[in-house]
Amino acid sequence: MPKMTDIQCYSMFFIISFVSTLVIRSFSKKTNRTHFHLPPGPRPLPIIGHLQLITFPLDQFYQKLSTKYGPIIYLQFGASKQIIISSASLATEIFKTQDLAFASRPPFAVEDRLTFIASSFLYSDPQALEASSGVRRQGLRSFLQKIVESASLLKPVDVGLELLKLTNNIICTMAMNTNCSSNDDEAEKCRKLVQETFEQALKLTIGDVLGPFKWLGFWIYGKQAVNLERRFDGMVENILKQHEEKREENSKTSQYKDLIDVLLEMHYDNQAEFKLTRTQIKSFLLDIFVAGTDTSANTMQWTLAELINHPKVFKKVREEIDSLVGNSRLVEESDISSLPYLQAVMKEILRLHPLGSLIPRKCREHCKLDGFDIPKNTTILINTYAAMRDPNLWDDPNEFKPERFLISKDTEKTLARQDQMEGQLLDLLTFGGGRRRCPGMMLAFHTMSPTVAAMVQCFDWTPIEEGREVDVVNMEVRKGLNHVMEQSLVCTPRVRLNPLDCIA
Ligand code: HEM
Repeated sequence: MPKMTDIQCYSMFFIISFVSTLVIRSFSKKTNRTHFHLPPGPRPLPIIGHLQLITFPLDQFYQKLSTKYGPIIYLQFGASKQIIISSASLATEIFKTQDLAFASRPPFAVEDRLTFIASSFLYSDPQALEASSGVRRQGLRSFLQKIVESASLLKPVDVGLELLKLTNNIICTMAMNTNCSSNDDEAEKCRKLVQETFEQALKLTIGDVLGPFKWLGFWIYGKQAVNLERRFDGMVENILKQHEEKREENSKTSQYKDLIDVLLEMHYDNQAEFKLTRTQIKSFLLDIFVAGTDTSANTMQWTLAELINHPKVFKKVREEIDSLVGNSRLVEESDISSLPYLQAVMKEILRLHPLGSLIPRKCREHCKLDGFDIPKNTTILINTYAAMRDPNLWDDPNEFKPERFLISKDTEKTLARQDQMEGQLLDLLTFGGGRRRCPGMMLAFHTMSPTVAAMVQCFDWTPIEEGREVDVVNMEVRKGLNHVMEQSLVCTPRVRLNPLDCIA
């Protein structure tokens, strides 16, 4: 049978959605709207709801709707119903005041058929972060080496790709202590497998528009997803076995423990309050790879792009590093807390370019939000892209102005923001909030800040477009679900301070 294209599949979904909703409607007497005081939204068409309105990037589509209908809107795509939140105050209400009620995630369309893809749990381990600084230093060294090589040949380098390899190597080594950092192919194989598995699982979510017929989504895409999951299972199972063989040996020495060692300890500990199953270990690893690699790499890519387009900011970051570090050594993780302007740049990037800008949650029980009813099990999408460009909260919300994060006690407004910034960085919704807030936030900062600092300290960058040197980076956003650059950032680097000469 010839393979169906995505367009054919979407069309088929659409037709099935149309027919199935007709059937469901004919059996049901009343819709939710008659029972509940739901948030406002555009007038839905019969059956398909708002499907015909969708444009990409999705976060910008929702942002436009929110300027017309307000910070909380109700949308319906076939049988799938969503509430979109676009203001920081409502997001904060979800993350803080009603954290427990909104702590679940919407399930994948066919979660019962995919074991690891469907489950996940919270993780946080600050000590492991400290213990793993050597892994990050080693990863950064390989990255800088690659840039120096390109610079010496005056060869353009795909910065986006190199950053992705860097974060992938760091996560691989921290999680599994495999030879990923010395063997790029192994890390790349792992990254591709995880990426394919996740993309396939995302396609399955389209089935949500079919309501009770969502299993049809599995019928079209599920086989490939199951195959990918099996391959991931095989790869991780091998790594688990290698770790189990070494467990005895390692327990007698004080060797560095990677994440799998720690998870296996929890798996084998009979006294443990919470006993981890093998499947939970695997799904956790999948979470870490999916959530931890592209996010940090893409954020760093946005950072370099904004810095190239704002030479004055670039110069200021460099001057700050030079005055603290001088030119005889490479900037280090431990310097970051003494570089306030660099920190302000990182926060401004996270405000303007939040990766995963639509945070999915589900409410466990019937709730009220801003006076509206939120029926139990409704999918909520928190649009951090819109919330962090809210003109009521930020001056010149679309401008790259790191100074806004430099805390001065001059004005009342700044002081109010200072209060908010302390603790959980509440202004920055980029990492979500409450009990499901990103557990990798600190790791992300520890990876991104020294890398960006080293890129500024050691190199000048000229962007390349269609093979030619240009002055400005094209900041177009890819028309998809995530806030990533349309094109990978390619630059010619020129060495200003050779990092290899000053790494101890
Ligand atoms: C710039 C980098 C990153 C950004 C912008 C980011 C953003 C996010 C966001 C928005 C969420 C959802 C939070 C919520 O629902 O409230 C999340 C969840 C998560 N992140 Fe990150 N993240 C980043 C880096 C990382 C890293 C480095 C790791 C780990 C290696 C990681 C692991 C996770 C995991 C496991 C979850 C799921 C938590 C759960 O469902 O309970 N993230 N991240």
